[in-house]
Amino acid sequence: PNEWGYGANNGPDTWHEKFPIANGPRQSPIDIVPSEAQYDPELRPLTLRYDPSVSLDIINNGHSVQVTFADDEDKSTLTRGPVTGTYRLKQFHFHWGSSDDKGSEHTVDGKLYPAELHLVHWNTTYPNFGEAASKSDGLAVVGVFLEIGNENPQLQKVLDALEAIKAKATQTTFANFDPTLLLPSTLDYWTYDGSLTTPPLLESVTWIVCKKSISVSPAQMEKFRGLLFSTEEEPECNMVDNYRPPQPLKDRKVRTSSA
Ligand SMILES: COc1ccc(CNS(=O)(=O)c2ccc(S(N)(=O)=O)s2)cc1
Ligand SMILES: [Zn+2]
Repeated sequence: PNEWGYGANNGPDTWHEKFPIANGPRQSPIDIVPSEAQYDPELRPLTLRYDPSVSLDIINNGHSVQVTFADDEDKSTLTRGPVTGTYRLKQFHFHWGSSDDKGSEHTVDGKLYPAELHLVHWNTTYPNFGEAASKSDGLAVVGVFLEIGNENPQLQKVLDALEAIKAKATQTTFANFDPTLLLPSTLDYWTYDGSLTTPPLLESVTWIVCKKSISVSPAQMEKFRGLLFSTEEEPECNMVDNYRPPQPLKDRKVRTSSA
């Protein structure tokens, strides 16, 4: 069947055919305009507490590279920030471009970054991730921009695993990884109500986009681009430009945690 993707025939402009919510009121990503973001003094600092012992494996799912976490206990959590209650880390993954001038999903005053990291959490008010994913306050995703600069040693641990998962539907174990070391030095953020940026595009995400970026070297970017959208049986198709462009803001406000 015509599985969604990022190509000419199955890319973001076609997703509305099977997922009409693609044209919904709270779609993601968006272009963030810092001068129009509203400082909200009631926004609390973002509290991320991650436990490396719950990292499980690293997967090429045909759309991105994803590191998954055991989420049957409150061991890796997101609290405070714009959310109430406790959200559990389920997975993190990346979006990137075929060249360093594009690749991020959110943009800032129209600027694209070469890549964007998403840490996906679900609200433990609900029994599990799948249930949470269909609730308006079910998910919280932390977005971190990657900017070309020095080699990032913590990121290198993820990149060193990519050789084993070059093709779609391959995975390998990935234990004792601490995503805290992938975070920027300060967690000032923009936040708004949005959606998953891939099908099923569910409008259940509180987006928390960090103002500070983390570094990635050009050679490290090339490692991401060595991954494949294709399976071991198919002709090779490099996994690049796996990002959805910004969507209409419609009736939404972006708030900021710092003036
Ligand atoms: C209920 O069935 C479901 C529910 C949810 C999914 C999507 N999977 S997912 O939540 O890991 C994400 C997809 C896109 C993400 S992004 N780029 O916005 O951070 S996160 C699949 C089936
Ligand atoms: Zn994502």
